[in-house]
Amino acid sequence: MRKLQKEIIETLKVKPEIDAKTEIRNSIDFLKSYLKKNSFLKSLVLGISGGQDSTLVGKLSQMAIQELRDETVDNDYKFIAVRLPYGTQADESDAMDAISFMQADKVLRVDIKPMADAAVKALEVSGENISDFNKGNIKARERMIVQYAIAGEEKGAVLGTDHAAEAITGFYTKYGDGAADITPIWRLDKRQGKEMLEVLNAPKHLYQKTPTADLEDDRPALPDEVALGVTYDDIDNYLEGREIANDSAEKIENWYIKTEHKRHLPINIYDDFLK
Ligand SMILES: NC(=O)c1ccc[n+]([C@@H]2O[C@H](COP(=O)([O-])OP(=O)(O)OC[C@H]3O[C@@H](n4cnc5c(N)ncnc54)[C@H](O)[C@@H]3O)[C@@H](O)[C@H]2O)c1
Ligand SMILES: Nc1ncnc2c1ncn2[C@@H]1O[C@H](COP(=O)(O)O)[C@@H](O)[C@H]1O
Ligand SMILES: O=P(O)(O)OP(=O)(O)O
Ligand SMILES: [Mg+2]
Repeated sequence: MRKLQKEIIETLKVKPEIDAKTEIRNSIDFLKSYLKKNSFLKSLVLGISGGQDSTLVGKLSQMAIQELRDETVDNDYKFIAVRLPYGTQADESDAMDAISFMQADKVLRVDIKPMADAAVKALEVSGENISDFNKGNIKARERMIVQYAIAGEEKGAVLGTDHAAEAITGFYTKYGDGAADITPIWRLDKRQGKEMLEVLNAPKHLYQKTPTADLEDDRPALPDEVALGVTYDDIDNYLEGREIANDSAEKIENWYIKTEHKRHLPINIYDDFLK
């Protein structure tokens, strides 16, 4: 195994194979014990895009909340699914399928288009022109603002869908979808998440779907694999300790090194990981 590959696997705590049922239980128990320990928290808040990761995290969260309600008889516990389209979303029906699969206790919808467009406009008025790519990151950060606003009103914690196959390449917007309070599927790769959804009897089209951040106006539904230049199969194989083609391994390692700053709290004078 490559030296950096071994280090990354240890850092991101990826297992070469999983028992899907055990990992489902681990994520649910983790959420329940965190909420029990932090008794002020009564809700879990998550943006539902219609993609694989938010379908999985949403289902696990709703199951954890249901078990907590049953065990504590505290009916204040709830899971809040948040639809956050930028105007009209092309795969809206997938998002609705995901919400009905998880049977979310509460569903809110906030259109982030007016706020994202207003931010871009105000910046332009100031003399700073915003690229379509950078506007994509503004959209992700507006989603973060909305979810934290809801959490603030609902004694909630914001869930993140970050997992090992995204963490390794830093494929998320810093303080956008990268900002969260609890990340229940951190440690898993993309195919392990799929295995869990299969065991949970999720609709196939939600976990067989091409992963996309869908952030750009000019390149709608751009597949992550196109943006990254490497496939999730290669990323998962690398994370599970397998040998992959040298050029793919190098691409993955370049992404990992370039995005190291995203996997840390804001850097201070005592940090030496980037020196
Ligand atoms: N269509 C799409 O799929 C799409 C569109 C937009 C963004 N994205 C993805 O979202 C992610 C976010 O993009 P991004 O990474 O360009 O933006 P980002 O905002 O997440 O990170 C860039 C910011 O991080 C900070 N930064 C950069 N290097 C640093 C360093 N060495 N030390 C400390 N801080 C540093 C700077 O503030 C910089 O503006 C990417 O993975 C991108 O591909 C995808
Ligand atoms: N359109 C969306 N509605 C609600 N929540 C969304 C939307 N797009 C993204 N999200 C949230 O962000 C994460 C990360 O998405 P990526 O596809 O990995 O970029 C997603 O899991 C949702 O929680
Ligand atoms: O985060 P999601 O739910 O949008 O899944 P994907 O990353 O597969 O698009
Ligand atoms: Mg997505």
